[in-house]
Amino acid sequence: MADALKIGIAGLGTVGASLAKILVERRDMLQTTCGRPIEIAAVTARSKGRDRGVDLSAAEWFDDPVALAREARIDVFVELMGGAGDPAHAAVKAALSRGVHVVTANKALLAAHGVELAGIAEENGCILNYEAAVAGGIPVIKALRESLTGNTISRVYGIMNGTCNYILTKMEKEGLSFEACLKEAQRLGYAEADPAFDIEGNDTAHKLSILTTLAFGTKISADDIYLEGITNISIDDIRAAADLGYRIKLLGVAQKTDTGVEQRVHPTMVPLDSVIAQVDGVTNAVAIESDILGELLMVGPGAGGNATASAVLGDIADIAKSRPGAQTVPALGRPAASLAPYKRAQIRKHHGGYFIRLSVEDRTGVFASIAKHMAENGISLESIVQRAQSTTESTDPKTIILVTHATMEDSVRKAVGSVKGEGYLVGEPQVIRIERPKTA
Ligand SMILES: NC(=O)c1ccc[n+]([C@@H]2O[C@H](COP(=O)([O-])OP(=O)(O)OC[C@H]3O[C@@H](n4cnc5c(N)ncnc54)[C@H](O)[C@@H]3O)[C@@H](O)[C@H]2O)c1
Ligand SMILES: N[C@@H](CCO)C(=O)O
Ligand code: NA
Repeated sequence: MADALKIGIAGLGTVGASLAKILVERRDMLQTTCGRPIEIAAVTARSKGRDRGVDLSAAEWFDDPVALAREARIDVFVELMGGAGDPAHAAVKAALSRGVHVVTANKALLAAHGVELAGIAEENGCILNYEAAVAGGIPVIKALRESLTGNTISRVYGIMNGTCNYILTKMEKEGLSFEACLKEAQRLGYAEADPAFDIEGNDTAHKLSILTTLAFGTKISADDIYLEGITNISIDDIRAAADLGYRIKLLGVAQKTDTGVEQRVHPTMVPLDSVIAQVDGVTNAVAIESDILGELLMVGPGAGGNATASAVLGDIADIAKSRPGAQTVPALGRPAASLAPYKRAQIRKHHGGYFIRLSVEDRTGVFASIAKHMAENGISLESIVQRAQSTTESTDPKTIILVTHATMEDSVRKAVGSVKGEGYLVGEPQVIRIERPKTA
């Protein structure tokens, strides 16, 4: 039997505590599948005394994660603290620099420093694994980094934030308020330490930036992502979408266009009869469109202690099974130095369908005026419907909903701007992009 693989875990919260429990409870099973025991040799967290439902007294305790990464006698440093800055950044760098493999679930860290860290891993011949960082338990990193080698990828998109999908599902199915749904997602351990990262779309953007790099071979560029979160989505939008045969999901989309690589995160209407529309709750889904394989759609748990720990464990097991000195898979799918600069596609040139919800004063000619502005900007409409608000008083505002055929974003912005200029809108217009799966 080979020597035990010694791991150091930094962070014993939702994910770290779940991982530690699984490693202890399934020690024998893991020893058989990995061909060697996996031993928790060192740990660190903010609070030493906290009960985590697992006995870690045999592991060396460190108060400082960077000291653990620098000094502990470990083969793998498992970073489960979170945050793009220190101590996560300094600790991961310290571990890789001395040839210690790293497993992390930290997408914020990779979005900010992934190229640098991948380079350090390559220089030191070590593995940097991060399956849990994108779409939780779904093996999307492995799929892009290894299984799809040789394919040319045209689009990657999906539901990549469990908290947002949980909120949107609960609002629609149980009629609960946004705030109540978010609290529940936090209680269940799905949300980030600062849930603004979830609901404002940053977490999806971090994940998307990693997938973009793996799919298109460009440097990670999370700051170049068009970003809209879900805080502006109302129950009225969700209901109107359903009436028209759509469901609203927060999607991350990366695709090649004539002007570069488009990366965008925003609430999106997907056809009700598509698979992605049926993906509920904390479940995530990632679709990858490629030329040899075709369309791959993966659906599975996107957040939560066990789902995430499962992906971390898979990464640790890969290291346990690897042969010392053997060639390692480059962290970002190809050598970090060979990644091309990222060229941002212009969102105004985005081509697709749009849902536009307008609240208007109940005046004669408004409907015709809106239709005229759409036509003047070359926008062809799939449907246009007018509804009364909840009360029937004739002076109350009316709601007009338009669904466009595929058109240029620039035209939609111009048309909506002209409509705003007419002075009959009540409140801000709601514009939501439509995304159509190729087949699924
Ligand atoms: N919770 C999920 O569903 C989930 C899913 C995928 C990825 N992740 C990622 O996994 C990581 C951990 O998430 P979590 O939900 O377990 O977080 P958490 O807040 O529950 O736990 C964080 C742990 O790190 C420790 N920690 C934080 N800062 C520290 C510091 N400066 N020094 C020492 N210890 C420190 C905390 O004490 C705690 O034990 C994050 O990067 C997160 O984005 C979480
Ligand atoms: N907060 C994240 C955790 C998983 O990355 C989510 O809700 O998806
Ligand atoms: Na994953």
